[in-house]
Amino acid sequence: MQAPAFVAVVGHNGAGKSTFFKVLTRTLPYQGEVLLNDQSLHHLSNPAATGLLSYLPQKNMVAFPVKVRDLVVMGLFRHKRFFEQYSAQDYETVQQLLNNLEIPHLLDREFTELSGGEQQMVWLAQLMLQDAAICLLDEPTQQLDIYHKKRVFNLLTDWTVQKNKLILCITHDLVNLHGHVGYILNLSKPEPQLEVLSAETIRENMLYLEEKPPVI
Ligand SMILES: Nc1ncnc2c1ncn2[C@@H]1O[C@H](COP(=O)(O)OP(=O)(O)OP(=O)(O)O)[C@@H](O)[C@H]1O
Repeated sequence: MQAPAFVAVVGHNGAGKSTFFKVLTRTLPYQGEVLLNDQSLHHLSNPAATGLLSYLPQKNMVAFPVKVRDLVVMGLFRHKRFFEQYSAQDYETVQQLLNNLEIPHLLDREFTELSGGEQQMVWLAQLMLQDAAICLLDEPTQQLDIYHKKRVFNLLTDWTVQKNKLILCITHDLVNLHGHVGYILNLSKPEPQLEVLSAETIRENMLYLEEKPPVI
């Protein structure tokens, strides 16, 4: 699979979607061979630090008080040396990104006081700032309202093309995939494969997922 490509990773609860991402982020041991950019995952040195891979987990916690702009600016970590301060230019970049995401009003808010959906938009901003070639997002719209769900899918699919990204996005929101260019990977199917997004493949996969999952 070559960039640019947007892939919606779908499947019943427990189908293995998050497990698939944990393998790609090397947080789970695995058997067999996984290739990223034609290289074995075992042989890649720190894909996050080199800008190859970024990952937005389903549950992302912050246990300390932090302003939104200070959390988002950390997305630029790989351009900084150890203990190097973020510059006024870096914070300007954050401001512009939050403008694009329509959340400029969150800039100076305390992150832990935000709603679940607001927090999810902030994490998305930080991931976009990381600007990795391959982005893994685990249910990034789970807590968003209808407007923001639609908006995030538009943002992600536009971003895929504009910045030549490979985006793998776990989602249960198949309805929001209508009108987008990309693929579906349904991990509930016995032999999952990339299916080109279309009204027909979305409908077929929705019908598939409405059925009781097989017990393995
Ligand atoms: N740490 C773990 N130890 C043992 N089994 C696990 C562990 N984490 C996940 N599993 C199991 O692996 C299977 C796949 O889990 P996974 O979290 O990948 O599912 P998922 O497709 O992401 O589901 P959901 O849609 O509910 O998020 C499940 O049966 C789950 O119980």
